[in-house]
Amino acid sequence: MKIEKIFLQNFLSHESSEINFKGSINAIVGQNGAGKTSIIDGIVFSLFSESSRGNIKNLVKKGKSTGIVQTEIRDGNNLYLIKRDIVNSSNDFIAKNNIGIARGRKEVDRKIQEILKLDKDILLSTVIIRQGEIENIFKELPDVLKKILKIENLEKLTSSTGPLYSVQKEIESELKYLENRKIEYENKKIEKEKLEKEIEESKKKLEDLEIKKIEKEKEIKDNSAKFDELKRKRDRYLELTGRLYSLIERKKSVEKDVDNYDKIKSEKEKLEKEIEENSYLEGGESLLSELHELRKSEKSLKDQLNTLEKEIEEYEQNLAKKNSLEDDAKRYEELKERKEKIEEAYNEYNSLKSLLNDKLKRKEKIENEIKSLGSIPSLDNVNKEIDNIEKEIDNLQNSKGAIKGRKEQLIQIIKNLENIKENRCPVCGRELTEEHRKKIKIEAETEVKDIEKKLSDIEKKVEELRARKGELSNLRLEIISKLTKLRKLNEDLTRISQEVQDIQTKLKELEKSYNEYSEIREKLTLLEPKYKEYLKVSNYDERALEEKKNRLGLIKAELDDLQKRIKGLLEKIGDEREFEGKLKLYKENKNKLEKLKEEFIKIESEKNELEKISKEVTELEEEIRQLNFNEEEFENLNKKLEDLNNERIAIEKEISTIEGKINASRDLLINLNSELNKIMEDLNKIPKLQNAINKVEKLRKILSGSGLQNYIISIFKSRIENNLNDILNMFNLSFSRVTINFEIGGKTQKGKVVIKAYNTAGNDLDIESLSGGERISIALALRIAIAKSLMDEIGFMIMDEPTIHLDEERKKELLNVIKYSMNIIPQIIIVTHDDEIKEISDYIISVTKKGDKSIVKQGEYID
Ligand SMILES: Nc1ncnc2c1ncn2[C@@H]1O[C@H](COP(=O)(O)OP(=O)(O)OP(=O)(O)O)[C@@H](O)[C@H]1O
Repeated sequence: MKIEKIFLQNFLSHESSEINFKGSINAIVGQNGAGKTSIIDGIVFSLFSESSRGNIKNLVKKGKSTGIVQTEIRDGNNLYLIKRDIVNSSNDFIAKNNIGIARGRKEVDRKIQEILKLDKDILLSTVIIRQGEIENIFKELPDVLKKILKIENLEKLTSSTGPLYSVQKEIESELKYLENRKIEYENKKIEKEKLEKEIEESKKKLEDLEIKKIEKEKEIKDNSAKFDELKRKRDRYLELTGRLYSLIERKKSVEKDVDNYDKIKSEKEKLEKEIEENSYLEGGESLLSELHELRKSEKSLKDQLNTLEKEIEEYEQNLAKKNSLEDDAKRYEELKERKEKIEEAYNEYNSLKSLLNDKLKRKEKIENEIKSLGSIPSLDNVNKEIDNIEKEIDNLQNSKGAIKGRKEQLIQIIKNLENIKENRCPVCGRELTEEHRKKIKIEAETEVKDIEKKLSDIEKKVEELRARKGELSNLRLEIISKLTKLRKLNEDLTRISQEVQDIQTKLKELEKSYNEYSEIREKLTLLEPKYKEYLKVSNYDERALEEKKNRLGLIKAELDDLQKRIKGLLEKIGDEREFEGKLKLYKENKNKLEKLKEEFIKIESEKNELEKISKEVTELEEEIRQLNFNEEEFENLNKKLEDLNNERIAIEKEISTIEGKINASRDLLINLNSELNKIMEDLNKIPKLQNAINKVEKLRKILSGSGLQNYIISIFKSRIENNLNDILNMFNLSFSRVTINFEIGGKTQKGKVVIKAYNTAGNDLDIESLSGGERISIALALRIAIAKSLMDEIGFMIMDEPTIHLDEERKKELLNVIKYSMNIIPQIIIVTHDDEIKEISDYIISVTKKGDKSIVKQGEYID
């Protein structure tokens, strides 16, 4: 088995590194912290999902969420690809020759152990050697061996809480249970025999009952034929007697009717006579109804007459009222017409009057405003004064300029006087004495002062004039504004005065109409109630009254005619009430006669029927007599049959009860038999269980002693020893043989391993007394020997810095051992700093670090 390739993604310091192990000895080299051991960690993680850096999540490259390790392992023709996801264990996966064989961490772990054929702990103690741990095998050997031989499990197996003890206890309790089953078996057997006896007895009873049942059925059959005959007779008897009864009843009723024949006949004749006598009443009903109709019409005409008479009376009164009011109404309408005619003038007069008031008020207001303006100063005077002031200011400014010029002249003279070198007066041209100079200066300075005074006075004066001019300018503005307002007010006044005059003229023109209108209005107010009265009766006229009177005459004539007709009818009827009574009786008699006639016809036909009925009765009585039916005989036979049937049913019931009982007993019997069989099966186990308990006891005894363990160890020991010596021979050491002795130790005691080496002289040496190199050689050989004893062929060995902390001597010896190991182990992977190891390696894998990222280069060195 060989590790061919590993791919690390976001694993520790590796971001994305692919490493191929192409050589027999593959050296992984590089500076400290470059990421060499990380590659070994990757192999261990991918094989056993185990972290050598604490928590599994520590394996993820810092700053990444998860990492992946993918390893390829070859075993002969089979190439296994193992993929591990550090964080998402469910993504773990293994494929054999590209075909997936397991998924998920647990499944993949199980599959790998199957492929490697060795337990993880054993591999980690033998062929995977962590930094400086080669010799640890001497210490770990007892534990490793215990694990290999599963002796730990043997101890657990035989303890009083172990599985063998509980198996023994289980068998014992099973045997106890089977003892009880034996008793149960005997009881059930007795129960079964009792049940079988019961079934036999029931069967016998059943047979007797079947015979009884057949006998009863025969008796029932015989009596049933007789009964059927009697039943037929009885049915005929009942039919005949029934018919006879109804005939006799009919006969009785007919006879009763026939007895009444004469009485009905005379009654009929009497009624016919009576009806004949009152035949004049025929048609009396229509006379009565005509009379009622005429009376209704008479009442209606009388009502109409009354209403019309009242109407005419009222009409005549209203017509008289109308005539008396007619003149006033006419006068009212004329006045109203006149009023409407002059209404426009009246309204105009009113609105002009109120307009005049408004205008007069406005006029008064304007006059007051003019008054309030008072007397206005003359604008010309103000303007003149302003002009004068402006001229005066100009004059003052001019004289100010002239004086200022003189002042500058004088100042210049004073300056010149001070600077003059020659003795000549700059003013008068004469010789300039000092006195003269002083005099001129004083005069000039005095004049300058006067000038300054004058200038100040002028300025004062100008100031005063300007102030006055300002006041006047304001006054002028005020006068202009007042004058403008006055002009406007005067214009308005003139206009309004004209308008007032116009309105007054117009009012005069309209005044007559206004007064007339007012007079008419008063008159109309007085006439209005009469006019309203008139309007109420204005519709009444003579022609309509005449028409009403004519209608009254017609109604009276009609009423007269009607009353004559009523009188005629009453003459025919006589007393109305009496007539009505007679008419009612006449109608009742007619109805009675109708019924009597029907009765009479019916009795006549019954007279014939009576003869027929009598004959039939005689015949029926004869037939009944001949039938010779006896009800008592029938009842007795019926009762007998009923009893027989009940007896038969009782027998059948008894039969089915016994049958049910037999069936239930049979089911019980089947159950009992199967239970007995089951118990018997259980009881058959007893000898086997007794045998088993003996064996378990024996096994516990054997396993709890040291005999078996020692036996297993002795076999395994010689295998390891032989392998060890074979390997050591290849290492070319100067020992003839190395022996291993194991003391397994107890459950709590750690075991002991004694390794001795024999030199060529035959002397034995303890491991402690050997040289460092010899010890390393034996340790390495021992690791390989153990692994080889468990696997046919060791595929690989991984070593992390095996030479670290070793002195030169030991290092050299170890190098030799590694070189020789190649003959046994096809693939060695070594992490090293050692140049000498690099030399013996045939494939170099260099690891460097750039920033926080490991970079792998293969087949050559990287500086
Ligand atoms: N989770 C992680 N992410 C990134 N880098 C890590 C992580 N864990 C450890 N490292 C860094 O990875 C680097 C490689 O460590 P590794 O043990 O592989 O180095 P090495 O080459 O074997 O060094 P030495 O020769 O000193 O044993 C170290 O610098 C370590 O600090």
